[in-house]
Parts: sequence; structure tokens; C-alpha cells
Amino acid sequence: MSTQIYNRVALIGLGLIASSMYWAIKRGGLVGEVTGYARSEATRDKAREIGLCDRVCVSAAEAVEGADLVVLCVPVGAMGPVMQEISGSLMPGATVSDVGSVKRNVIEAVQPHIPAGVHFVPAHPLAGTEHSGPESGFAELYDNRWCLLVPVEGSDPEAVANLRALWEGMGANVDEMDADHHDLVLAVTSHTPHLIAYTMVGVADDLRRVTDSEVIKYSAAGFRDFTRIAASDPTMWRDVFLSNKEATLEILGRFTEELFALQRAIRTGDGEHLHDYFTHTRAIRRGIIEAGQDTDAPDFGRGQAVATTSGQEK
Ligand SMILES: NC(=O)C1=CN([C@@H]2O[C@H](COP(=O)(O)OP(=O)(O)OC[C@H]3O[C@@H](n4cnc5c(N)ncnc54)[C@H](O)[C@@H]3O)[C@@H](O)[C@H]2O)C=CC1
Ligand SMILES: O=C(O)C(=O)Cc1ccc(O)cc1
Repeated sequence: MSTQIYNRVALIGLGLIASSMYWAIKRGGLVGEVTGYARSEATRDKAREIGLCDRVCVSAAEAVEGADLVVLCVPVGAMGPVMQEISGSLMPGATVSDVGSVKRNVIEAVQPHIPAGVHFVPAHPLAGTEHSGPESGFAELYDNRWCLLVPVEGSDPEAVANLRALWEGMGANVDEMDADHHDLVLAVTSHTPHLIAYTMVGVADDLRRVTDSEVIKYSAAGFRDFTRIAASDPTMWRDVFLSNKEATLEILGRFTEELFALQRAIRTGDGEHLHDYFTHTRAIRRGIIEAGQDTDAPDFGRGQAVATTSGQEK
């Protein structure tokens, strides 16, 4: 039998992440009532049509009224303004959380608007797809994926424990991490790989030639996966890079250094360098598998590593 963790949860922004939360919450019977708010009328209408949320509200203020948990599910650049909009309508003792892909910047934008007596526990589910919008969600998205909680200084332990229980109830494995470390880890494992995928697809002369041509028909899994990743929501990813600027630039700097070294090895015919490098990276992948860390999620739900070009692992 499932246990109800909150009486009322408000989801602000009804896209992939919020809709998946709703279906997972319903599956687990984890919450009494889930209210939802989306800024566009078309999204609210679509949500009502597909039965997304127990009550779809016409304002964020109405959605958060009486909610013990409010989850901000908007692009990271919109978190601060949305928080400002709802701050006067929050119930005393309520918890505000978010699902943003970047943490330090979101904390800086949101925390100043958290009223006294309201808790703030930032979070980030490491699960997603390239799809967006209210119809893209599904109950299983978080099953066996990680959700990182990033408590701020002085976060109330009970508020953290309740949020942990909710994410676990939705199927996720929960861990806690400091915001700066989170942003660096995600720059390596998610943000920079996305930028590389965007670039690889952009390198092709023009998108129509890529998608229409035999490039796709004969392409290996790696390139097909690049095109899938590069189809991810432009607003979301613009905001991710602008918000995680420092960590992404740090990783990109290292990436380009390594790339130049490989480029030089190719130009000078330095096969030993190439072979040593690829042997090292293969050992890393094998180490991950042997350590049992490839729970189908080291690449956060992609199923195939971004760097896999053969589509097979021998
Ligand atoms: N898509 C993914 O794979 C993952 C996304 N995230 C994070 O979750 C958050 C939501 O992402 P998705 O659900 O994928 O996006 P989505 O594009 O599917 O949904 C975002 C929703 O926010 C609304 N919205 C946009 N700007 C707004 C504003 N200024 N005010 C009010 N509402 C606004 C949109 O209309 C839409 O309903 C983002 O912060 C993203 O970084 C976290 C993990 C995975
Ligand atoms: O990063 C990936 O590889 C994904 O496919 C899904 C994803 C996207 C954004 C996140 O913040 C977390 C997970």
C-alpha cells in the first residue's frame, strides 16, 4: 500500500518533467491533489484534455495556494521570475523545489524570493528525453534513475526527507550533492555532450540535407543519437548553457585541448597516440560496466553512450 507524502503538490510549467511527475505520482498514490499551471492557454487546455493534473489553474498563484510542495518545472532561466510571481501566495511551512538542470544559478535566482517560513530544497532528476511539452511525459521516466537533491544552507531536514520520499515513490534513486559539484559533474556528463551533439549535427551542411539524405539511412548509431539529442528543446538548452557558463566553458576548454591533440596525431600520422588514447577510453567504459554502474543510466537515460559510433559493444 502506498503512503501519501503530501496533501497538495503544485507543478508549475507543464512539460516533459512535470507531466512525468504527475503520472508517477498518480501511479504511486503519493499525493492527495496535484494542481498544475502552465503559462499558455493552449498548454492548459491540452493538459485538461489529457487529464494531466487533478486541477489545472489559470494562474500560478492559484495553483500554489494551499500546496505543501511547489515544484518549479520551467526552463532554468524562468525559475527566478516564476518564483517571484508565486512568493506572495505560498502557504507557511510549504516547501519549494525545482527540477532545473543547473543548480547554482537557479539557487541564486530563486532563494531571494523564498519567504520566511517556507523551505527551499532544489532538486534535479537525471532523466529525460529529447521530447518536450505536456503530452511527452510518462510514469516510468524516473524509474531507477537518479534524482539529486541539492539542499541549501539551513535546509529543513524534514522538508528534505519528504522530498526524498516523493522522488523515491516516483521510482528514483536519490542522492544529495553540493550545487557547484553538481554543476561541474553535469557539465561533463550531460551539458557538454549535448553541445557536441548540437555541433556535430550543425557541421553537416544544412539540416535538410542531413535528415532527408542517405546520411541518416547509412549512419552509425552514434550519429543518429547525435541527431536525436540535437532535437532537444532549444529554450531549455539555451538556458542551461547560459546558466552553467563557468563549468561548461571549463570542460569545453579541456575538450578542445584533447581534440587538438587528436587532430595533431591524425595529421602527423601518430597512430600510437590514437591507439593509446582509445585504449584508455575503452578501459574507462569497461570499468563502468564491471563496477555495475551502468544501470542503463550512466548517460542519463540515453541507453547508448554519446561516443558510441558502432552501436555495438564488444
Ligand atoms: N527535458 C529533460 O530531459 C530534462 C529537463 N530538466 C529540467 O526540467 C525543466 C523543465 O524541462 P522540460 O519539462 O523538459 O521542459 P518543457 O519544455 O517540456 O516544459 C517546460 C514548461 O515550462 C513552461 N514555461 C516556459 N517558460 C516559462 C515561463 N517563463 N513562465 C512559465 N512557464 C514557462 C513551458 O510553457 C512548458 O510548459 C528545465 O528546467 C530543465 O532544465 C531536468 C531533467 C531532464
Ligand atoms: O542529459 C542527457 O543525456 C539526457 O538525455 C536527459 C537529461 C537532460 C537534461 C538533464 O538535466 C538531465 C537529463
